[in-house]
Amino acid sequence: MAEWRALKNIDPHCFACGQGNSHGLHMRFFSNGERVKSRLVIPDHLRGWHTLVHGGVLATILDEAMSWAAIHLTGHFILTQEMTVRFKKPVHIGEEIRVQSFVNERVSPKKAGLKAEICNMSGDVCAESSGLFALFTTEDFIRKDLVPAHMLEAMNESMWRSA
Ligand SMILES: CCCCCCCC(=O)SCCNC(=O)CCNC(=O)[C@H](O)C(C)(C)COP(=O)(O)OP(=O)(O)OC[C@H]1O[C@@H](n2cnc3c(N)ncnc32)[C@H](O)[C@@H]1OP(=O)(O)O
Repeated sequence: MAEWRALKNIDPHCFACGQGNSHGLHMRFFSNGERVKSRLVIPDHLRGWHTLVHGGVLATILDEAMSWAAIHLTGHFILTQEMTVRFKKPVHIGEEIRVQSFVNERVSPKKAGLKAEICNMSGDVCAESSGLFALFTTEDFIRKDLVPAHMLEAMNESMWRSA
């Protein structure tokens, strides 16, 4: 298995991975060509019930992790089409968590099924997700006019393209 290497963040404003978004999660991702991973501590302002992390924030983390895996492990740009989340154990504000994701199924040339899970430092799975992702060629994604072409080109250069 290849070594884990850091993946390049492109959009500084993204709520999940933007390093310049002062309200965001500042997620950084690593891949070994088969999986994508990240670790983070949820900031205090994203709490839900007392000291618990809001479930919608955990869903965002899972969506982001599956998205990065879908992009870097299939070599396509993506849109999340659907996802399900199972919240299994509470996650607390200030607790370090780890998330990992992978391509579970190549449903068709334009669709992939992804999975992700969030674990606490004891190794317990706290939340897990499955998602269906629409896969786009660079040309098709540029045509959709959702993301500036220069950002897509910068990301294109750093993709793994291993699945
Ligand atoms: C690094 C940063 C990572 C950040 C990741 C964050 C992930 C996200 O949150 S994405 C945001 C949330 N998701 C969305 O907004 C998706 C909204 N949904 C959609 O756009 C559609 O339902 C979609 C594309 C997912 C699935 O569409 P689907 O039902 O398969 O196709 P359909 O509705 O028939 O097609 C819609 C259009 O997209 C085109 N299209 C659909 N899939 C593809 C594809 N894989 N390749 C090319 N074109 C496609 C169709 O040709 C059609 O185009 P047109 O309107 O010109 O006819």
